[in-house]
Amino acid sequence: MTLEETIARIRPVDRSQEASIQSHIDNLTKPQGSLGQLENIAKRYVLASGQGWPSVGKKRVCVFAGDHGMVEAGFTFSEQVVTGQIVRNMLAGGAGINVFSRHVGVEVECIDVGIAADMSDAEGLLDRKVAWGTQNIGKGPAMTMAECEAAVGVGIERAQVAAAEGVTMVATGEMGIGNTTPSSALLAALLPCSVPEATGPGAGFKNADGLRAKIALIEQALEVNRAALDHPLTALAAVGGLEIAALTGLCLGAAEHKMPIVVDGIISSAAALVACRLCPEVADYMFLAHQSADPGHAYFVKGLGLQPILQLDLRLGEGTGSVLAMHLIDAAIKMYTEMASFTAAKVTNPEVNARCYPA
Ligand SMILES: Cc1cc2ncn([C@H]3O[C@H](COP(=O)(O)O)[C@@H](O)[C@H]3O)c2cc1C
Ligand SMILES: O=C(O)c1cccnc1
Repeated sequence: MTLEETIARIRPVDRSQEASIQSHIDNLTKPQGSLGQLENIAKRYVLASGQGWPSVGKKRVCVFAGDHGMVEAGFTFSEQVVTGQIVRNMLAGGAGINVFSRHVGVEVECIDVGIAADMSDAEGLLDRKVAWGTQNIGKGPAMTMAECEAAVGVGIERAQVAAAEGVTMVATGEMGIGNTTPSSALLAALLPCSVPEATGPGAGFKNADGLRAKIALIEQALEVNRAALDHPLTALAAVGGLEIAALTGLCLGAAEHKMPIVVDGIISSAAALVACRLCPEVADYMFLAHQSADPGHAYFVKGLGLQPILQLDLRLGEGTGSVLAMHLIDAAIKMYTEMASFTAAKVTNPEVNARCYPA
């Protein structure tokens, strides 16, 4: 499925169901609104899934890995080789994403879209390598349009496969040393926010000059790639990354298949924002897992217009926040489908209380 075909198949959610969903939530045995954001999560999930009566189903996190030419600038805390090493750790089950995924009951799928290392011996890794890393965005475009579209296509493919395999909710995950730099570059390119506002420490710096060097590189990237920044897809190719592009594809593909998608931190949010710019209806299928501790993420939260489910000062990435949030989304689904109504439980409905509680 091409990008254009996928976008053409995305439908807005059926808002005509909203009133009856709300009425069902309001008739559950609790004061109206007392389950707070869980009620909104349940409503959005029912609308997104397109199933009047959804059940807790199979969950998967798709972790796309890729490397970044800008790492040659030398300010990232870790060397490029760490991308492949952490991916191997994921395949062995020892990374943060594996621990939380086991805790929540989520399958972990790792996909190489652009690791700058030979991963052919890595068992369990899906080989969809589009390139051996991107080019340095401080010097020119990260990738060609063809590479960008190929990476987006990998994400679309993984969403399609997930849906075909019965996955009912998917999470975004990524691994790529340096990838907070293109994420902040996309943030500053696509949202009204300055480069210093968009830029945070990511996974940390080698030395005290790191933040200044990161800001300077992003400013340079926006300057040398200026002509490409007025369209989300060309901006993605110019200052994004291969795993970010794949995540954009995953968001679009998930929406196409009415599979609610849980978006992790700043890197996943960059991909999600591009997807929403390409097709605004995608936002209806998205849940924003958490507000990252990386300061630029606050601008993504505003730009995406979604309420973050968790506030845990997470700044790991990999999809760790998204799988943790899936646990609460499951709880919201169970609230919707398992809690008794006032009528069924023969409980007097204290409507007056509801009216007296301040909004
Ligand atoms: C050991 C280690 C494990 C990680 N797991 C995720 N990230 C996170 O940090 C990277 C982005 O931060 P930056 O742009 O500053 O390099 C990404 O790989 C992201 O997934 C990690 C980073 C490290 C060092
Ligand atoms: O917000 C994130 O996902 C994040 C922040 C810093 C480093 N890696 C990931």
